[in-house]
Amino acid sequence: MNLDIYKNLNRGIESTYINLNPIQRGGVLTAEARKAALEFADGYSVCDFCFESRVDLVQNPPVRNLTADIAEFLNMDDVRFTAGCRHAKWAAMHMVTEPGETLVLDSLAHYTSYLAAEANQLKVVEVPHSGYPEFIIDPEGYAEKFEEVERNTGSLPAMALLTHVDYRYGNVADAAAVGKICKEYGVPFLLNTAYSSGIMPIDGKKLGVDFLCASGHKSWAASSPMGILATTFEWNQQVFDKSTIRGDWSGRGFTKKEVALFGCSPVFGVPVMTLMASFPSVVERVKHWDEEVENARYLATQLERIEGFHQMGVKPTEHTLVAFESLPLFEAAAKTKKRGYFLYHELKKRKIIGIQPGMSKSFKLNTFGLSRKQIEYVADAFIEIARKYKIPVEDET
Ligand SMILES: Cc1ncc(COP(=O)(O)O)c(C=O)c1O
Repeated sequence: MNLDIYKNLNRGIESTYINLNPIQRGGVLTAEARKAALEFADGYSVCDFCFESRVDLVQNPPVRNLTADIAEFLNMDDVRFTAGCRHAKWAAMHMVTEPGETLVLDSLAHYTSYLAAEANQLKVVEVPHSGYPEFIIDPEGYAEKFEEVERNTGSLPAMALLTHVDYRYGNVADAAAVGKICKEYGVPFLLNTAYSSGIMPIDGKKLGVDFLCASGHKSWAASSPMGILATTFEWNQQVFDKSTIRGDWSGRGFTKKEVALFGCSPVFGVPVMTLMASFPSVVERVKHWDEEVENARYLATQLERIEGFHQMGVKPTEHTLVAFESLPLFEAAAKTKKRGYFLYHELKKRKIIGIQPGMSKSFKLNTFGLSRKQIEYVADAFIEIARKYKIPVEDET
């Protein structure tokens, strides 16, 4: 065992770098959260004044207020903290469906949606997307699949899941339309907001959502693992059902503990306290979503000046996560020593990180939270790299 490797842990990047990593932009901590992380770094530090056997009920620090405020912020009725968005999805499915039933989900869903279904022994039926280059999910596809499932199994699906913003192209799906269809058919609707709530405004009631799952470390400026499961009064008793088990010898019971949350929320300490400390900034930042999208569109327009660069997904982009195909970079890579890794190295030399090492044929990035000046710097860096490798660049119009 070499214990030295655990010493002097270092991420290998400097804080001065511009990080474009699609999964990291919305999870960058605020200054307040960094302070809270240190203050509450000890294991059970949130539990000094736990009088009601559950983290979500703790009043000092004000976790109880935070759950209520997040419910209001999302326009949902009840909220619990989970170990990531994936756990929130698993928990909703676990408490609402039965093994052998069917989940209808979009074909751009994250793997954790499929695995949550698998862990709950659900069959999955996918709503197709429109394919290259836009990859749009048509809400009507949900109605078609509901009817198909009913024809094939004799009953409607137990749940429908929509990925509000997919992780591949950053398309913003029409959640309100899917919510309406789910209501018409009476199918419970789970919305995965891993890439939307916390960075853009979300109104769960308007979207007709029954279960809203969110990722604190992806989009709420919180440390991982942090997830949120929000639901309505119609479902909260069932989803947050309490324990009824009793020890046959001891007679012990745990009647305040919630089954799908493993009793008390499985996250406390740093994840909850960073979420709390960032929450005022999160409430504020979603008001500026339009400016964020404008910045992403600006970058997409600049990068498309490079020959062979095309933004994929819906155009102009409606999100800050943007995917590009970039065949000329791939061809240039073949002539370099570093092969596909050359783009990563060229960007790193210019203090830009976050494009997956090895990618050159296509790549994705996220501009959320970057200033216009930083984005202009990124655009110039790509154009400089293109010119260096003799890839033509259109003049600015
Ligand atoms: C669309 C989507 N949903 C869910 C997740 C998983 O979120 P978490 O890490 O909070 O479980 C991801 C992670 O990349 C994602 O892209």
